Amino acid sequence: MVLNPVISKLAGKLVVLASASPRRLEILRSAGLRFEVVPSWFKETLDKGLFKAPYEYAVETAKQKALEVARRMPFKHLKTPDIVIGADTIVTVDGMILEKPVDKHDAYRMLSSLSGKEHSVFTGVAIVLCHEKENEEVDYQLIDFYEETKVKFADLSEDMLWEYINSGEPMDKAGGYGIQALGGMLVDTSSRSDSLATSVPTQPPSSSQALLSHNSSSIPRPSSPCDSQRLHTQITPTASPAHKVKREDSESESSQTLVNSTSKHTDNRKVKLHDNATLPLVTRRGQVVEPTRGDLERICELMDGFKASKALFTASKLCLFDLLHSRPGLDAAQVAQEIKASAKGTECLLEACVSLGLLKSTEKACQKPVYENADLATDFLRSDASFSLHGYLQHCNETMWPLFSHLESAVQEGTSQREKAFSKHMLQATSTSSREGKLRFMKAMHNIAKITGKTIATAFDLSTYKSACDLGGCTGALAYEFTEAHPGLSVTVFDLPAVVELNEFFRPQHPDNRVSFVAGDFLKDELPKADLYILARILHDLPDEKVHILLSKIADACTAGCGLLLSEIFLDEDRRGPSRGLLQALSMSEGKQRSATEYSLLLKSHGFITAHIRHTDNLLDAMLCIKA
Ligand SMILES: C[S@@+](CC[C@H](N)C(=O)[O-])C[C@H]1O[C@@H](n2cnc3c(N)ncnc32)[C@H](O)[C@@H]1O
Repeated sequence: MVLNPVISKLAGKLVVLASASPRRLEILRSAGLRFEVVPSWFKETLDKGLFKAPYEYAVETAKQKALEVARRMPFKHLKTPDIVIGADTIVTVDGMILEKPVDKHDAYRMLSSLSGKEHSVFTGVAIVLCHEKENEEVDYQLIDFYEETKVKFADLSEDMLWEYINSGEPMDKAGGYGIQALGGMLVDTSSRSDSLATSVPTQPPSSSQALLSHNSSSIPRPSSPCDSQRLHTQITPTASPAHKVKREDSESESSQTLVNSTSKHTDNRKVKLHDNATLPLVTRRGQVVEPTRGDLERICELMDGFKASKALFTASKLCLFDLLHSRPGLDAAQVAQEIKASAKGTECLLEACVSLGLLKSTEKACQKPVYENADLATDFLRSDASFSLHGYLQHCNETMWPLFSHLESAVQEGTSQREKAFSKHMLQATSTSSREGKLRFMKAMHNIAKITGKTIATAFDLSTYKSACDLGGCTGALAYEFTEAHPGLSVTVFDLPAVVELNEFFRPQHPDNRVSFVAGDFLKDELPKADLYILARILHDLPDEKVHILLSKIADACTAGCGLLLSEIFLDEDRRGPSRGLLQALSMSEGKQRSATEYSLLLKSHGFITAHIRHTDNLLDAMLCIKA
């Protein structure tokens, strides 16, 4: 893939996407780019009348979004990013620019104006390269371009229009539709191949390629005449009131800056393959070609992925990140002594963690390197971090790792490999029927719920609901997020007796008395009354038969207008991603991963109509359904 060599050059750079759009995240992520997401606060309110052509408006909005984040980050996050990427998509028809609809009627106005017509989708992309100078001033260099895609809608009936609008999908999409999900059914033809279909109207894939290729002199320019016409690029300096601006002389110079900038800390992640290394030739579709270095890196990354995971689990189990948090600056021998491990093994583990970006090492003249946590470890790997993954990593190490080492039999037999993976004693310890196993599982669930909880709790307007019941709510982590986000809401956590019994271990420092716990079995017992039911990470674990039992019990407990909030990883409709969901399915015993549409249909069969779907970039997605 043309992006891969660029990706490797960006390793170790702080790349920021100034957008929370799940599609943009997915596109960049699937291209292998590592980046942080800092949604822009720039309001899309530029005067459209000032622009001669619609694409100029999209490009200018993308620019302003990226610049706003580039300027804000050093103050808010105390870090200057290396690259900020902004993008804006608009749809134009009959000389009108359509952005995101403000309400359902606006969505109707937009979609009916597109019915039966060909229209253009423009994506403006802006890349801001930030160069920090000695005097802490920052130079910004701007690269921008746009891409146009022609889409033709079928003639849309009123029923179809309203069914689509009521799915909630149009509300956060330019032009009121997203071709990659349900909106695909509105499209008659589009002027590009099916890879286009995954990106309109959020960001065409070639844009994302071009977007990155502009940062590397080693990447060929688009070769087809059609590509080069569609891609319009400008490199311009931009003025900032807070920072002085200098224009770089050439694009290649700036890409050098990307690769060569020096860091105080060792970072082996930078360039892994030598630029002039000779690669083996391969035969691809009858032609002999040289694979890109990125292809090889991707394969290496996949081959070695398990080693990286196990190094992370081991470091976490040995409490390395806790140690280096309380005592940063220890050398390998000191760490070895503290964690009661061999000097040689500890040194290897520390170096591996540096290469993975989990630790930083600093070497002073003629002295042994000393180690400290990288931000990633400080934020997520300390056992006492607010968003700690320590418990989840333990669960991965003790339960998932043995299960995955029996993957071959799991695939051959299509059954859970628990008995093979664990000895009798281990089975007892890892099983949720033992107290130890239960606590470990609860810690793992608690970790993820803490990270994703706020995103789920605030995904929809829930102001009309007064009482909620979180079915299988485990430690209550999600319930507390809901009461914090919704002052008028009380939440009952309903879980198996043995889990409820242990909830005291997870009680927050200042527990909210609007959260209560009730013990029971949601497949057998009567459910507590509520006007909103929450099912977070429950249905994927159940086969369809059990899903129907549970949904019919919820439907019986509901009156018309009651809500059901579902939170799961929603598979893409074509089941090609996200990998997290598909990989998780490999070790699931009786459940299965489903797409948003599959969940919608299951819920619909019990009278729940999907009102909104949110694809989030925070581990789980969410769907709000209303009982008809
Ligand atoms: C995968 S965890 C999800 C926990 C929580 N909803 C979250 O997202 O963090 C599944 C939860 O469902 C609970 N559970 C499983 N079967 C249950 C049943 N039949 N009745 C009640 N709770 C059940 C488990 O004890 C566990 O807490």
